[in-house]
Amino acid sequence: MRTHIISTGGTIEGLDYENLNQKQTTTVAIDDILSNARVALKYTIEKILNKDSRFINDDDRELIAEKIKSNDSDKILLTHGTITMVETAQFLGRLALNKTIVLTGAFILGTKKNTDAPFNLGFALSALQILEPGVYIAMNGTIFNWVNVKKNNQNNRFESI
Ligand SMILES: NC(=O)C[C@H](N)C(=O)O
Repeated sequence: MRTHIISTGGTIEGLDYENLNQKQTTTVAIDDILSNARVALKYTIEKILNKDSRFINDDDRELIAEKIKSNDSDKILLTHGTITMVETAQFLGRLALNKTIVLTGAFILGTKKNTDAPFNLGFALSALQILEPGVYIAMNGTIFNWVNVKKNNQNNRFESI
């Protein structure tokens, strides 16, 4: 089954914000990160938003849900900023869409050499191939279920609760 990737912005795409103001405009496409990493998996990709996740609101989450529902793939990778990733996972989890949906992002700008973006994308894509339907966050080399995940803003880690 083909994987469908939906991208929404965030640090993974190189959006650099400080105090809610954008610092620069150099970004990177998820597609380019994946082709640099020699990913051979069959996927389609659509970029639907270009936002730091602090600006993602429930209208955006409705849009994300619509895009997931209307796509014929049952395997969805959603790239998203980390700050409100848990909120979006919870929003999607409550909709019980009966697809496997994995959210990932990055802590270090996707435009930087030392970014965690390729690792997180590869990890999330692999997880997506084997997980049961549901909503998950794949970050810090760990898979979290939407029902019991929180983000620890002190150390930039996702944790189970
Ligand atoms: N690491 C991140 O993705 C933080 C980011 N600024 C966001 O969109 O939430």
